Amino acid sequence: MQATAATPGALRIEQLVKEYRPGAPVLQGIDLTIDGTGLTGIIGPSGTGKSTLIRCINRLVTPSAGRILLHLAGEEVDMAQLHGRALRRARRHIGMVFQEYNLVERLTVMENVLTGRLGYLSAWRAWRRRFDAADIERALALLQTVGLAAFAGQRADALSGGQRQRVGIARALMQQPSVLLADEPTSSLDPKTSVEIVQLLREQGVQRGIPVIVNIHDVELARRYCDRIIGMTGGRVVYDGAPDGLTDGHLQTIYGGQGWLP
Ligand SMILES: Nc1ncnc2c1ncn2[C@@H]1O[C@H](COP(=O)(O)OP(=O)(O)OP(=O)(O)O)[C@@H](O)[C@H]1O
Repeated sequence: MQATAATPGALRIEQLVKEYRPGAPVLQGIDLTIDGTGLTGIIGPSGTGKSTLIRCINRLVTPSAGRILLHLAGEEVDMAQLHGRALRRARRHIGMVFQEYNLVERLTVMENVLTGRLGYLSAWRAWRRRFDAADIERALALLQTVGLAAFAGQRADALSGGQRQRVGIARALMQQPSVLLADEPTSSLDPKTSVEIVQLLREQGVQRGIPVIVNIHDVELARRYCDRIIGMTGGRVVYDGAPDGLTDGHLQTIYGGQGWLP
């Protein structure tokens, strides 16, 4: 992974804590630096705080304590401290891909991709959904990139899960993000489609020179395609390193037990 201090999307998390209920922290003081263009996979058992961590980064969840320092559009911001307009402005630069796609089902594929630009429009233009020609051209190019150019005019509800996730990725890329987050993007997909989606996320990160951070349940998929793996358990990071350094011993620490290991 390349590492320069001012890479777009370079992320430094310091002592991040999240409590949904007072006295019961889900994230217990996470320290993490993610830089460069590689694919970082976060693995760990259900309920260990992987989604909470991803959602703190783009502030879908408000942290209880700590700092989330992100290089966005030439400046460093602490996502944990932003509010109102500054938060909305920072969020434009953070692309997010969801497990259940979060598409607007009755809109076309093209319209769904264009919604990735809404954060850049004035309230009036956003309300009227008035996109300019450059946005439309960019959306078409992105549909080509994700292999869905022929589906531009179809309604989202006519697509398969894999196609929906490609639309979700094109929508996130439409933001021209400095960092791309994906919260279990393959959990609802078959194994072949899952590989294609993870490869697409990785390629796009490399081409755009931005970090891609993905929560993933499939350890083998993470091992094959991620450049770095972060293993979490009980709201803490217990492994942080290369995929080929992840041993059965680490997996026992992360998931507990060993009967499930092949
Ligand atoms: N909005 C919320 N309010 C209260 N508790 C929550 C909320 N969101 C998550 N939690 C709790 O926080 C803990 C961590 O959840 P989180 O979804 O971050 O884990 P996860 O590792 O992503 O799990 P999974 O892999 O099953 O998605 C869980 O105990 C969950 O019940």
